Amino acid sequence: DSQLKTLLVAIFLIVDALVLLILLWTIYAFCRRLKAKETGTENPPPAVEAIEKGEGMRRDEEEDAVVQEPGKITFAKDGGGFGLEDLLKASAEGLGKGSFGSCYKATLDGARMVVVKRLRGVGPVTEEEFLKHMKSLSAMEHPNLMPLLGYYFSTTEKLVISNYACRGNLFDRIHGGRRRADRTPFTWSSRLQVAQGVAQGMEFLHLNMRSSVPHGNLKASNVLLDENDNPLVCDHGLVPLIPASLAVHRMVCYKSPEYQHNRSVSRKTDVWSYGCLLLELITGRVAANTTPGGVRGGELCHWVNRAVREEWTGEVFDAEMLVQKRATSGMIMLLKLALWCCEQSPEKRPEMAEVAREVERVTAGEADEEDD
Ligand SMILES: Nc1ncnc2c1ncn2[C@@H]1O[C@H](COP(=O)(O)OP(=O)(O)OP(=O)(O)O)[C@@H](O)[C@H]1O
Repeated sequence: DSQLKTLLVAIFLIVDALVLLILLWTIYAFCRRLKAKETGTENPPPAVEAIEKGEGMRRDEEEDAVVQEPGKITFAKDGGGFGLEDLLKASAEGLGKGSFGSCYKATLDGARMVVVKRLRGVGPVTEEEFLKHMKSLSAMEHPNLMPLLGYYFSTTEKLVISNYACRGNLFDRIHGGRRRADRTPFTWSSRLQVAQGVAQGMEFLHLNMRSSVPHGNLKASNVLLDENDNPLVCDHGLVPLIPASLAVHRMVCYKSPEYQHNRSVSRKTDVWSYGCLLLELITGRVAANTTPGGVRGGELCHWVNRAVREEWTGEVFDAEMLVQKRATSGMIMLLKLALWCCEQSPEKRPEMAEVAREVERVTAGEADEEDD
């Protein structure tokens, strides 16, 4: 009898403990979901599911069926003026190999230059899903976004075509040819112009895309410069096309503090990437989180925070821009904004629209200082 009693008590205690554990786990999971909803931090959905949900689409977009004429490039605007056979005949020059494919510069008829990106390792998306996604991306038009000229889908080839940006990318502009005598100095005013353009392009993406991470891979090599040094953000909206297993190793958003901490990314992760880009632009140092393959970089955010704490802020600015003038209040404001964007906790970071307003304030302040 007493043995049976002990056994029953033990079973009762174990069952109680289990019920308690399940209850606690449910409360914990519920709180996490609630917090994620509040802060907008949700795990990135897998590729196909994301496209089905209309991730990356314009908020006002109708979901029309999209079809590609067999063997033809689909152009964002009527015509395009060339076809696949013209691209095959054109003289081509390799521009580089990125995380998701290689880029070629093709010169059509010896004059017009376009860039063809051959996407590799795209997720298990169907032709319709790919075309639908590309159609929505090509509808995004802003002076600081690289416009999508056209795209092409076949079982073996997925192409994305854009205009050629003749001044290359921002990474090369900041770091390239540093020790060469013929390097054109990258002045403070040009850097501020870039900071402002990128902020405006990103604000537009955040306002117009439904995606939980509208860019996902913002870094200096994904900002191109046109003939007027006007920045053009490129490679936006690719998150839903890249399988998560590949994206987590290569895309900037998955290197953020929140992804390292609790495997979540959100719109605020783009803000963090923008902060890292600003730090790179202001300090002239390579950022560890956003370097192209084979280049080593430092933990800029940590380093700059230390400089501010220990009051040697003046030393963090790129000496190249200090040649023209001493550190201005605008430089300090931009540095503070960068650190705000890089806050560890996403909730403490500003929204992209707020960031764009802050950069505008810096620009306005600089103009006033020059007038004085
Ligand atoms: N439209 C363009 N005009 C001029 N250069 C371009 C254009 N598109 C891409 N490039 C350049 O081609 C090279 C390869 O680009 P790609 O996007 O494949 O790789 P990445 O930007 O280095 O890395 P990731 O794939 O992670 O974005 C880069 O140097 C990039 O700046």
